[in-house]
Formats: sequence, structure tokens, C-alpha cells
Amino acid sequence: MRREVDDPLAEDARFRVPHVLTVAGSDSCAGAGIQADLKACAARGVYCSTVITAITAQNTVGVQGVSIVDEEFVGEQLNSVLSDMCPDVVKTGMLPSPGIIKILSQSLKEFRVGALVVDPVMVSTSGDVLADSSVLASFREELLPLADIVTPNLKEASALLGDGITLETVADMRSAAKHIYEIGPRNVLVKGGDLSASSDAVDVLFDGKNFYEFRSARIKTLNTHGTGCTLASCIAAEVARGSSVFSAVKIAKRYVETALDYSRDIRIGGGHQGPFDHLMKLKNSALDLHVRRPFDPSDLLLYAVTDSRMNQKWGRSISDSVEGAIQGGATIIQLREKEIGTNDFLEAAKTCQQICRHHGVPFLINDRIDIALACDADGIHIGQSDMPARVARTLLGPDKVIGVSCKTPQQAEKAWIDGADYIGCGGVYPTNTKENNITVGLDGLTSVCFASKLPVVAIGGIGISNAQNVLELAVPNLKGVAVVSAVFDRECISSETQKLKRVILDSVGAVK
Ligand SMILES: Nc1ncnc2c1ncn2[C@@H]1O[C@H](COP(=O)(O)OP(=O)(O)OP(=O)(O)O)[C@@H](O)[C@H]1O
Ligand SMILES: Cc1ncc(CO)c(N)n1
Ligand SMILES: [Mg+2]
Repeated sequence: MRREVDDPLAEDARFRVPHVLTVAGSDSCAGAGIQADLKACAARGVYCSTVITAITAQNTVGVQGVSIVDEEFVGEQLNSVLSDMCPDVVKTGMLPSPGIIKILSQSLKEFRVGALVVDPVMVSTSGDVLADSSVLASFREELLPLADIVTPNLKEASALLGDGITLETVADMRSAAKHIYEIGPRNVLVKGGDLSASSDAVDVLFDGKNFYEFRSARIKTLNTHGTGCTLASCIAAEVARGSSVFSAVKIAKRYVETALDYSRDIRIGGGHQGPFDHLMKLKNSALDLHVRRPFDPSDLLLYAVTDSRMNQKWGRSISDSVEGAIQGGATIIQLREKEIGTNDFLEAAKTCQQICRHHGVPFLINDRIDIALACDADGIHIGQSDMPARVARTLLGPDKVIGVSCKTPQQAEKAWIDGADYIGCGGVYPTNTKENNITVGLDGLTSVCFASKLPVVAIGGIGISNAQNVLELAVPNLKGVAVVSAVFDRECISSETQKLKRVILDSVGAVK
């Protein structure tokens, strides 16, 4: 049954996303199978739907059990997805029975798809059998002739050929690719992950005319569980995005190499077949667990904003200034460097990020999202004419801190709607740090604080002499004061910060 289109957007090319359907087995350890396919497609920006052919009980040691899904029910899943969702590419993994292969090849003939990528899964990396020899004939007769590319590993290549010859060299891989091509697929990629004789990881592609060798460094890691599934899914994803098979293999190979390299030292499970990190994020988050904590509005209490001119005037480096402010009791740091080049800014930002993280003080960058991303700052502070907060949130993700400068209740409302974490309100007093800056005064600050749904830090001309006046307003949401000159345009940053901190704590204490 074909889909009845009742949503015109579904047919509009501008809204279509590239889509791979994977027909494969579930891997409970989530390094291979359906789970690897979902992650690989997500990493490559391609939608992935799933038809599950088997459920495996599997971990980093081996495969403990396999439960094959009834072939009629595989057929039902295929029908559900193919009749409605029009995937661009179908990718197959574990197909554990001849009946399942038959149903699949019938569905592929009924619902035409753009391309078919067949990973002829038979043996897991741990050496466990995932599909026995009863499926070989079905692979050869029903599926390979429909395939745009088939991606056997060394053992699978020799099983498909049925000649019992072990593949030991790149020349053997070429010869196997050529013979498998004769079975009917448009391209054959023989994978050499297990070619122990080679110090590189070499894969051989044959397109019926030419051989191509794809080489990458052989990454020394235990985490190679699911490399084959991932490679095939990534090939499918790139083909779904419009690449040729050749370019898709090139990108997929690079992706697997990069992900393995990134994940070489992570430890998940105690066995010798660990999963790797498809999204290349886990290593950072493991470190983050120890050092990063969520933003707390009380971090705004003594907010120190750096200024390059003041550092030049006093002959100090940015990092020395930041270190001094933290020693004196600053509770959050913002790097605001309007006059240095990007390279110098980034180097300074990296050093300051480490100092702040070491002390557990949040570290923000003024305006420059690129610098914040490159140095992994805790967030950014933006003005009304900088990048809109909503766009910044999309770029930075849900956990980074975003502060927005606001002078009016309307701007405060918008900052909240756009997903900011706090607002900076000022100039409360006239200041030389920012040219042509309108002073909102204590009244302006008060009305913004009453209207704001976000915590507020007051800024502009605040120092030891007047911090008390600001904080004693005791208006809702006011969490602290931000200072520039009061700490950085001084001979000794740490002692000035310390004095200011005393005033702030006394004022807050008096209010409470
Ligand atoms: N240690 C490694 N370093 C770099 N690339 C590797 C490594 N091991 C495998 N590869 C690459 O990963 C891809 C998958 O190859 P492999 O021969 O491991 O497939 P497979 O045996 O089907 O994998 P699996 O069964 O674990 O899913 C190939 O491109 C191969 O070259
Ligand atoms: C479910 C499943 N499919 C494929 C592989 C091949 O690695 C595996 N280990 N498990
Ligand atoms: Mg494999």
C-alpha cells in the first residue's frame, strides 16, 4: 500500500531530510547493530529509521544469546516504514534467516528505494556467529544482485565465495572483491580491519572496472566493536545525502578512523571489544563530570569583566589579571577583549579557561561565540547588537551559559524567551569603559529587575564606593554586580577585588 499524501510539506524538497532505513539486529551493548546505525546516521546528519531482525544479548566480551524476530513481523515493520517514509537508502546488517532475506528482497522490489547498502553480517568481531551458512545462498541469490554496494569483512568475503580460502593479503582482498562482484552487486568493498599482516587498516573497493585502496592508520584501541556496521551506515548516509559510492566510502572510512582515534582510550565494559564514541563527545563529558558544575545565579555576585586597555596600561597579561580577580574572590569571569587579534584572544582564552576551571569559577567570553567554542568556555555574554541569543543557543547547545545585556523590561523579556540564563543591566552609573553607553540609573535597573524572569547582574560604573547603593535596592532577581575598572584598573587586582567582595557581602548581609 502506497502512502496517501495528506501533508503537502512531505513532498516539498526544501523540507525533506536525507533518510536511511537500517534493517539489522539490536546489540544490547549498543556498539554495533541498530544502535551503531542510529548513532552513525545521527553523527552524519541523516535521519535513520529501523527494522529490527533480531535481538542479541551482547556485551564487550561476546554474544550471549540471539532471538530472531519472526519473519512476518520483519515484513510488517518493512511495510510500515517503506509505505510511509520513503527512505533514500536501505542499509542491511544482521539478516539471520533465509525467510527474512526473502521478505526483504520482496519489499525492496515492491517499494523502490534509491540505493541498497548490504553489510553481509555473519560473524561478530568477537568471533560469534550472527547468521549461519543457511543464509549464504539467500545473500548470493536474492540480495547481492540488488545491492549498490556490499561490504564484507575478510571472513564474510571468503564465506560469500564459498571457497574456504582465507584472505591474508591485499592481493587476496582484490581477488575476492572481483569474484564477489560477479555475484551481482554494483560495488564491492572488502574490509581489512582484521588483516593482521597490515600495519594500516586497508579496505579494497572494486566497481567492476577499477580497484581503489582506502588506507588509514590502524588505531591501537580495544574499542572496535561495531566498526563494520558503522562504516556501512556512514556509506548509506553519505549516499542518502547525494554522494557517489566512491566519495561515500572515502568519507565513511575517514569518519571511522577519526571516531576510533578519538575513542581509543575510553573504557565502557570490561571485555576486549569495547564500543567507540560515534558522536565524539564522551571523552570531554567524562572530564567535565569532575570539573564543570551547572551555572548558579549566585555566581553573579562579583562578576569581573576584563579589559585589554587596562591590562596594557598596567603591563599585565590577561591571565594574570584573571588569576588576581579570582584570588580576590570574583565569582565569575568574562573575557572582554575588543582590541586583540583572534589568535591572541584564543590563546589567552584557553589559558584563562584553565585557570577558571581549576578554581571552579564560571568562565564566559564576550560576544565571540567562535572563541567560546574553540576554548570550551562555560558560555558567552552578548549585547543587543551581537548575535541574537536564540541563534547563540542553537550554536552552543543547551548547557552553556548565555548572558544578554538589557536596558529595558522588553529586552529582558526577549532574552528570557530566547533562552538566556541571566541578564546584565546597565549602565547603572556613567562609565568610561563603554563609549556612548546610555545610563539607565538605579531606576532603570529597578524596573528591569522587577520585570525580569532571569537573574540580573548590575553593571556600569560600579565599584567600592557605590556597590552598596546598588545592592541595597534589594529588588527581585538582582544577584550581584559586574565590574571592570574597579578591579582591573588598579595596581593590585586581588586586594581591590577582596575589598569589593567585603562591601558586597556586607550589603547583601544587611539586606537579608
Ligand atoms: N584498529 C583500526 N583502526 C582503523 N581502522 C579500523 C580499525 N579496525 C577496523 N578499521 C576499519 O573499520 C572498518 C570496518 O572494518 P572491519 O574489518 O573491522 O569490519 P567488521 O569486521 O565488519 O566490523 P564489526 O564486525 O566490528 O562491525 C574498515 O574500514 C576498517 O578498515
Ligand atoms: C546485532 C549485531 N549486528 C552486527 C554486529 C557486527 O559487529 C554485531 N556484533 N551485532
Ligand atoms: Mg561486520
